[in-house]
Amino acid sequence: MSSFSTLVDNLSFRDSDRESRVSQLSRAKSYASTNATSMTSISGDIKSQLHGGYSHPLARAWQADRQLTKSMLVYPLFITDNADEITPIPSLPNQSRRGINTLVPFLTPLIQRGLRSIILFGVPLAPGSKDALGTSADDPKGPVIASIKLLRRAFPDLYIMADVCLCEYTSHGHCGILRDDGSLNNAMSVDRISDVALAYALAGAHCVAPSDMNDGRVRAIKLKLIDEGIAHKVLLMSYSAKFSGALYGPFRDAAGSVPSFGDRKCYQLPPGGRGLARRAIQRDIGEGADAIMVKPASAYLDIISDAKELGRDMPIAAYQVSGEFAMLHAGAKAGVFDLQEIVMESMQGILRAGANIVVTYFAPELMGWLDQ
Ligand SMILES: NCc1[nH]cc(CCC(=O)O)c1CC(=O)O
Ligand SMILES: [Zn+2]
Ligand SMILES: [Zn+2]
Repeated sequence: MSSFSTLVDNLSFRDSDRESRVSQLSRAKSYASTNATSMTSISGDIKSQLHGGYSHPLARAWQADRQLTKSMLVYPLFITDNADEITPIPSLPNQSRRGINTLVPFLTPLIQRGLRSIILFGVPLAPGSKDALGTSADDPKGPVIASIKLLRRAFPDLYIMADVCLCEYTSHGHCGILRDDGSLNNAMSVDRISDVALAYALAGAHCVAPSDMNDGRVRAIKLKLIDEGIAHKVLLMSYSAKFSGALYGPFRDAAGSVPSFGDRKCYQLPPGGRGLARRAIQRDIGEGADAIMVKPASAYLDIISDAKELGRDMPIAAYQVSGEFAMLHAGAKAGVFDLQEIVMESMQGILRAGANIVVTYFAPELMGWLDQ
């Protein structure tokens, strides 16, 4: 390392730099002679010397505005309607779909190691559990509502988020109720989505997070929470800037939510749509969101930083999605990089962009790494 920095220092003495360097040196010398009588000489350019500021590991840690902490992490869980099931998800290394009976033993050691929050996704598998209206989404005996109730009792300090969408429950796999032409019926979808959100909140979810992208659902959910008298104890987190793209494949595998026709491009945002994302974020703030989510994370750091700017007075969440998780695992497995190093680097990027909350399948590993 020292031979490398010597090389860099030497390279900076090229002809083009020499003139300004000489004048800086003479300024530095005259500064030294007039202001610091005990100093006999100063060699080198004062302002060019950065390495001393981060030569020690602790000093390197101080360079970050904020450090990743366990309380920033939210761990996604896929809950099936098959109570004893644990089925590994092939495209999501180390992640499984689990039945309600497996949750407490699974979560107990994670919570002991510092896990503070989870987000629940329901995965109904029973034949006949999906229909055009996503009726099973708020089934009181369904996996999400039953899990919320169980986990509130089993882990009083665990913060429970519920993802709110219909795609896991509709026969067509889209995130709302459809018209005959296959497009979303926004009004019906918003009415249904807000009912589902209310049901999760009444079951005890601390946070409801609509990921469906129907227009106006934040306002509709907020109004129903207010009407029910529980708006003061439920956080409404909007997936405001959720982009359509190639990074959700493993999730759709896990949740069985691949659309049976078409795609989600008419409701999820186009990847180039920074302005559209800003409008969606501002709209959702205006509709009463308490927190804003950006998803995916790594390819959308500019959007996270826009969200922090537009929503500077509220928490900003970033969802490191299934495709990002699978990609980092695949790269590490192929020997491209070390898993811990690349995950910590991606977390630094997400924090630098402005996120306060990170939803990530790496939460269990991160708690171990943060303890080191
Ligand atoms: N409402 C659907 C939903 N809820 C969460 C995710 C993605 C999460 C991930 O990829 O990890 C998706 C994506 C989608 O299928 O559009
Ligand atoms: Zn959906
Ligand atoms: Zn969803």
